[in-house]
Amino acid sequence: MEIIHKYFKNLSDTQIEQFSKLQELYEDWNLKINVVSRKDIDELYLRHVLHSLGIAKVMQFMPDTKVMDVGTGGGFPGIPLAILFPETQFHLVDSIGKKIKVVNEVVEGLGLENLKTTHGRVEEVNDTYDFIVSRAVAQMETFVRWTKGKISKKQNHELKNGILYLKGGDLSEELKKYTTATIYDLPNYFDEPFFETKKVVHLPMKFKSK
Ligand SMILES: C[S@@+](CC[C@H](N)C(=O)[O-])C[C@H]1O[C@@H](n2cnc3c(N)ncnc32)[C@H](O)[C@@H]1O
Repeated sequence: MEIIHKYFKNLSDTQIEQFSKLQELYEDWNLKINVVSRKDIDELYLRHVLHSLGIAKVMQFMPDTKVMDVGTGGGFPGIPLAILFPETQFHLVDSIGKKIKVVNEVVEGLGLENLKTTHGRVEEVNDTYDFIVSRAVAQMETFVRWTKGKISKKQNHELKNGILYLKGGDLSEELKKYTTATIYDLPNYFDEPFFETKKVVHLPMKFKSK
């Protein structure tokens, strides 16, 4: 938990309590339904919570922003972001029911009210969002296809509405055709070696003008 304080100084008492509760909640639920590996449970705050919050280093979501987390698994990056941005509305989607069950239980344990979940494939979601966040779900080309038409046109942020994807390694091939993508290197924000090759990719959505 100290590692969260190290990079996010102005947390409210509620946020501190919610972040602190995550370890126990995930340990409990992971015993019943395994959604996070043992190694990752031991380093939950580094590998899952702080990594998810990497998105917050490049984007401060305004109140009433709508964000979808696609393929959230056990709730990453959606749950840490929903704690950090309590006035932003999060929708966490995953096609595996037991993962959504864990997310629902953790959300209930935290008392988070700005988050809803759907058990289903993202292709079937019929709504629009300011931003779509994700980690470790699909190659960018597939992801763009799945999320097509789901980004709203009304802009409220300095960064254009679009995708904010946590990725790692060499992305030159994967992002070759996305000339408007911006890559933010997480080592610019976090010192730990875990982040050495990790990045946030911002892909703004292009809209046809009338
Ligand atoms: C490797 S896990 C990553 C989970 C989480 N984002 C994380 O980083 O810890 C990928 C997740 O994406 C989900 N997934 C894959 N394709 C999907 C789709 N088309 N719609 C919704 N969820 C999907 C899988 O069920 C799985 O839980």
